[in-house]
Amino acid sequence: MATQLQFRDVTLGYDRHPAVHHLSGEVASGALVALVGPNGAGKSTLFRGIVGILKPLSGSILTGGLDVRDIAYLPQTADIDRSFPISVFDFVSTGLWRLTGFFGGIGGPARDKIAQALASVGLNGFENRTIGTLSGGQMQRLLFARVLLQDARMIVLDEPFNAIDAKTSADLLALVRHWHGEKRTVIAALHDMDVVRANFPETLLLARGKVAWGATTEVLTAENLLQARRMCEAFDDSAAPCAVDDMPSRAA
Ligand SMILES: Nc1ncnc2c1ncn2[C@@H]1O[C@H](COP(=O)(O)OP(=O)(O)OP(=O)(O)O)[C@@H](O)[C@H]1O
Repeated sequence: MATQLQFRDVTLGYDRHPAVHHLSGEVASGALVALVGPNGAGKSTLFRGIVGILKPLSGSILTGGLDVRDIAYLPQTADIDRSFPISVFDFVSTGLWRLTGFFGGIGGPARDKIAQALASVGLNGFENRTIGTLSGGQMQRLLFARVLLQDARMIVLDEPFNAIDAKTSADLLALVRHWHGEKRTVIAALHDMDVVRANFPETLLLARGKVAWGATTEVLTAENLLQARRMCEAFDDSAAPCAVDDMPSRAA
């Protein structure tokens, strides 16, 4: 199986302080991978590195020839400003900007795609609501609709099932399985180990550095989870990077 994503001794951080430390490894094209770790383990930071929002302090992230625009990113809902006065229709239509451009018009076919995506997540009839009026679960469905429209080869989901009810989780998990069936590469940060064990064949357990990465059953042992917690607790947030490459990079 071809490699879709490769971490080459990558260190990511903020203000020159590492948050993810010397990670190496690769994700095969079409893999369905859970990213697991305690609060503050560096999961969101790693995703920001994958989608190019954060440049590595050292090492590199290779995306198998994919342009950043070919990666769909579902951020944590907490990272989205819900007070911004944008309608559900306009918000979800940003998933099509690769086709339409930022200022391109939304024609009939695009409108049909948007309607289909909203229907797929059970949000038909919500088009004119502003995003600030949606419940947490509805907002999460909207984020999935935008990912659907992006039609991306690689999909990165940051805590996609947080604080939503069982029905919404089940509906959105079905979408994730569907994407996996379409051979897209999917990586999701998750806290619910039962969801991970039941749905994700592969897991990366992160605690600032890699604790374990491989088959989910082998990674999610009590011993590894305890080690992850200890590693996170012991990590010094004010540490300086211990190795800096001449040219930090994010190569395609
Ligand atoms: N924008 C930022 N500026 C400075 N430090 C940050 C920033 N974002 C995250 N951090 C720090 O980087 C470390 C890793 O945070 P990150 O959000 O990646 O963890 P996480 O695994 O996603 O956690 P959670 O499960 O709580 O969402 C933490 O110590 C956090 O405080």
